[in-house]
Amino acid sequence: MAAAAMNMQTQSAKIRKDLRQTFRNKRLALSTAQQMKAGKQLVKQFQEHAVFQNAQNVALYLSFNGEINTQALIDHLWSLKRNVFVPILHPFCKGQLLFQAYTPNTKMRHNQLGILEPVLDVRYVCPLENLQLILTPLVAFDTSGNRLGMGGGFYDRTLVALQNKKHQATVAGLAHELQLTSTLPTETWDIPLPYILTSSKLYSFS
Ligand SMILES: Nc1nc2c(c(=O)[nH]1)N(C=O)[C@@H](CNc1ccc(C(=O)N[C@@H](CCC(=O)O)C(=O)O)cc1)CN2
Ligand SMILES: Nc1ncnc2c1ncn2[C@@H]1O[C@H](COP(=O)(O)OP(=O)(O)OP(=O)(O)O)[C@@H](O)[C@H]1O
Repeated sequence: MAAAAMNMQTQSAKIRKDLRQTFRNKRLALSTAQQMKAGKQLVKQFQEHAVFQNAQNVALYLSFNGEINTQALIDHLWSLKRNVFVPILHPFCKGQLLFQAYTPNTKMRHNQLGILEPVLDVRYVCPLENLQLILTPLVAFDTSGNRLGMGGGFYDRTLVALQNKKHQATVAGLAHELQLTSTLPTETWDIPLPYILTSSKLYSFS
């Protein structure tokens, strides 16, 4: 690669790294009470929008590091007898996620990134094409639906794989309102999100 192009790339990586730190700190500054409230309001918002209704198989995630609390939403989906799936780091395909069923009885463990995940049991892994709704975590989002994640590229890879499937799932990011910024720097592999749901509104990008 030419030196100038290399320099551009390292600069962009540094900007993304700094933005990650800034927005991770912002969401970590929320109190437990604020997190609980945001999690409950997220359920209200979820119930208000037609795009989220009727999905039987829903991919969600278990919140950490100040991410908007998803437990109330998971409880809500369980009460409706919907199936909830959460990500597992693929045991040998580095950077890939598997989505496995999550119930109150699922045996859990901490993965190498310190996040709780179900103990792998292939019987309960859901193929991407069987998911009707995928709700993704994010660190920051902008007014065009661009998403900045934790930096592993896990969801970017999932979203690419999804584009190649016949059955199109609805994909939406979940976030606190304070994770919104006007413009994020993007990379060639980034896939913008069509929807982002916060505790106060649904952002629709088309
Ligand atoms: N709740 C949740 N689950 C998720 C994600 C997420 O963003 N949120 N992911 C979305 O992709 C995947 C995990 N991605 C992650 C990427 C980096 C780090 C992280 O903490 N990195 C540390 C260094 C960790 C280490 O190497 O020990 C750091 O940045 O300080 C965590 C998760 C799958 N599961
Ligand atoms: N579709 C893809 N195929 C292969 N590598 C990818 C793909 N998408 C992203 N990557 C790689 O993953 C790394 C991290 O990407 P990026 O910084 O965009 O992660 P992120 O979106 O913040 O994280 P995440 O999606 O896990 O929340 C980059 O080095 C990139 O090259």
